[in-house]
Amino acid sequence: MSINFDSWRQLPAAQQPEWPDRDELEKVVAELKGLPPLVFAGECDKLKAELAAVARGEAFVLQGGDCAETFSGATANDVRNKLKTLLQMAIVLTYAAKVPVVKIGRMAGQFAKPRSKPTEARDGIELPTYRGDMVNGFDFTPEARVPDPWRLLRAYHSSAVTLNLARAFTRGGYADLRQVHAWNQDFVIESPAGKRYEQLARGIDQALAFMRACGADPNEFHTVEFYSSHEALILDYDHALTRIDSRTGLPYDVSAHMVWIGERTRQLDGAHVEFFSRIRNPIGVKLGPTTTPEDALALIERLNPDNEPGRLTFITRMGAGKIRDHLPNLVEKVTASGATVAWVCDPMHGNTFEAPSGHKTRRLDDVLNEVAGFFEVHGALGTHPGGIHIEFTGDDVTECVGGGLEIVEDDLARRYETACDPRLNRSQSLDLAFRVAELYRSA
Ligand SMILES: O=C[C@H](O)[C@H](O)COP(=O)(O)O
Ligand SMILES: C=C(OP(=O)(O)O)C(=O)O
Repeated sequence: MSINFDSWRQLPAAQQPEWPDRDELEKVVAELKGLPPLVFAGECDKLKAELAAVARGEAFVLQGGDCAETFSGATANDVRNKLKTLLQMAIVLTYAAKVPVVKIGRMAGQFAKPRSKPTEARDGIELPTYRGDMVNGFDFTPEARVPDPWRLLRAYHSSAVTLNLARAFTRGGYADLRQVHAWNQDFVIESPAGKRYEQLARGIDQALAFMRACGADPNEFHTVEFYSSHEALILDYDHALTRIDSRTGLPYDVSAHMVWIGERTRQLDGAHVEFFSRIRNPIGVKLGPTTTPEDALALIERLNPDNEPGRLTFITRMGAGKIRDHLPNLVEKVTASGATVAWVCDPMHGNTFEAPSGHKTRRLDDVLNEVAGFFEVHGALGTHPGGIHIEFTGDDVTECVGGGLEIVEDDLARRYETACDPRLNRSQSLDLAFRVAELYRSA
């Protein structure tokens, strides 16, 4: 394998910022290249081995977090609340579906967004769209919307802060199984899903007491493995954070354990696919409803020609109304080719619509319906429904409608805080986890 990972520069790269000053960009890139890795290549390999287990049907992926992380969100409270959601969902799946869960945050790097349109108009004023804190500012002013390369550096430091907190929370006792009740405090405890969770947590208490009585070491359950991931959209950033692994001599993008290619940047002759073909991390590719089996097979050929287990995850995002029609052919043809991939369902991105108030939103019912379709398709084909990829937050936001707390379109304005797409709140995330556990049990 060649260690050249600059080849993407010769190819068209979609969704890149128009940096106003290339010299400033070069300065930032030089600084990023000198900074320490955020993750180690060995950790990426460990995740790859876990994703290989997912592809074999022995584990389930839970990947989630903000649609767009913000620099101001890199606080202990925000990170703890998101981890709490991830841990609660994971425990529901582990306990109720009896499946090992690979926990991957859309966290510590998810600072860049591909957009449908280059500009946004409000009250007759047209400005460049917000492309994530890594690129420009959210405020609707001409100054904020100018891409600023120094934001790449802030993205690195915010990722470091977030990852440091996540590692401390997951290794330092907060993720201990004996804390299952503590994760269920605040607004969520009164929701139907929170009450159902409390019941499940009591079952876990009893199981732990039983194991202690049998002489098992309770410290076995003191920590959890947590991995980071983001869409590697801004190639100047992910390339600057690619390093040669001293063990193997191969390039790894050390800005996250796993990186994925988005639906808008998966062109076979594009720069993203080329860059991803050079790095050795476990990688994902989003596949929308227009993906043909030929596209999927060509992506496999480019991104995992040696059929390395755990290397490639296909994250399908078809939409609730399309998944039952579009997914079967893809899964069938990929399976027939002998390729090893993990199949993960993103039930968010195909189900966005605009409410009369102008808020972008999603119905929890559509999300649940797409996940049910995902399980049905894999059930019918005898393949493994390997996981879910979702946008959520740990807070009591009102961005998606439905769920046990019965959020309706009129509620959206109350706490609509996302920087881009609508996220499930913790109670809706738990609703989803219970439904997925049921689907998994009966699969
Ligand atoms: O999160 C995904 C995309 O960035 C987002 O759906 C694009 O949204 P837009 O259609 O408002 O640009
Ligand atoms: C942009 C995203 O999704 P997609 O590429 O599937 O549209 C995303 O997951 O943030």
